[in-house]
Amino acid sequence: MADSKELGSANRRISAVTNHLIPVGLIPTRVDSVELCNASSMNDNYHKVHGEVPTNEIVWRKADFVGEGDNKEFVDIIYEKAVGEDIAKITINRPERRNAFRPQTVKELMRAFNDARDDSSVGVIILTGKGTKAFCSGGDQALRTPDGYADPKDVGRLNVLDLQVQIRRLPKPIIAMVAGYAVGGGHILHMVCDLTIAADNAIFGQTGPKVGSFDAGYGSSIMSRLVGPKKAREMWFMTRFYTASEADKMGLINTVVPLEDLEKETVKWCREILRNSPTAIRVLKAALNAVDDGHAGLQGLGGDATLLFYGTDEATEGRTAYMQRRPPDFSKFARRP
Ligand SMILES: CC(C)(COP(=O)(O)OP(=O)(O)OC[C@H]1O[C@@H](n2cnc3c(N)ncnc32)[C@H](O)[C@@H]1OP(=O)(O)O)[C@@H](O)C(=O)NCCC(=O)NCCSC(=O)c1cc(O)c2ccccc2c1O
Repeated sequence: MADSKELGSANRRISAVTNHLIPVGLIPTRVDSVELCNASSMNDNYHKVHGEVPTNEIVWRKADFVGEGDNKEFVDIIYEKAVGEDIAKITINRPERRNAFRPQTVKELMRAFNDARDDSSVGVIILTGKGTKAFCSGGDQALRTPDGYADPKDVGRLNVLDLQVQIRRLPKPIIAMVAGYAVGGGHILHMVCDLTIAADNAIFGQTGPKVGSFDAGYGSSIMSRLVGPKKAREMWFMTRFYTASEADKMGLINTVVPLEDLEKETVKWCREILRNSPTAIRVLKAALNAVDDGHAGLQGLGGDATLLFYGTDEATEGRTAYMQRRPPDFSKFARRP
């Protein structure tokens, strides 16, 4: 007869397989068990070797830039890096506007994300909003013009679309840490992030059709992937708002935690990811985006293959031979089956 340990591991396998086989959107709730998915409750050899994920308090400091740029000019965002840990945090800092983004906000976000990408000491990035009332309420409607969003005396553009692409292509996990409203273009920002951790006060939804706007790009296609085509139509056509728990059931987010635990839990997820191979994570992010992102997605994944190849003796032989003006000798390299 199977003992409880065997039954536990069988349950885990069934949960894992079932979650893989049932397409998201076809089931009302995900087949999972919080207890089984919680790494810290597992007692197998892997978890004995790796131990618990540390839960000590994180210490943030204003981020130093690794490349060009300077953090002190930021007005609309706060850019921080953790002391002694490979985590960066980017906070939209317009709480009086429910963290609505104006073009300046988007430009600052893009500079911070670029720095976090180039900084090899950063392995995971958190995107969040200042305060507990909103993650982000989308584009600042006061600055919307017929040409897109424009800061005073600037040209209009839909520059948040470039930010969405940057988040998708950045080869490190980006976690949306959501308290309060994530609506309109702010809802799309959390969807393009790799993971979303929500506080129990979080509210999700699209407002576009109410205010004369829509995102027919990632805002539609990624949503449909996440919640299924029917629910995506509901979200866009009805412009309803959803609680964190409803969003969790829809597969729109990864987990819900009490507001007071939001950062602690998000940091725990970061630390858990950081224990794993950065190259594996990098290639997996590119692979998980590849089909949806078409040629651009394949380019990202293909670039990762080239990057890995450059580190081999075989690639080095090609480059060295060229530099030494001699034919390359590839004879010693395996033609793997
Ligand atoms: C988010 C809310 C539901 C919060 O409601 P609440 O009652 O808590 O707060 P207030 O409504 O009183 O807001 C406080 C204060 O903030 C101002 N504010 C909030 N959101 C915005 C905003 N998006 N733009 C400008 N200002 C905002 C609000 O006016 C108040 O100011 P006071 O001076 O009166 O204090 C609620 O605020 C809300 O519904 N907000 C609007 C959400 C919205 O419709 N967002 C825009 C959607 S369209 C969009 O984001 C978008 C952007 C793009 O760049 C695109 C690019 C390409 C394609 C599509 C795009 C797109 O659709």
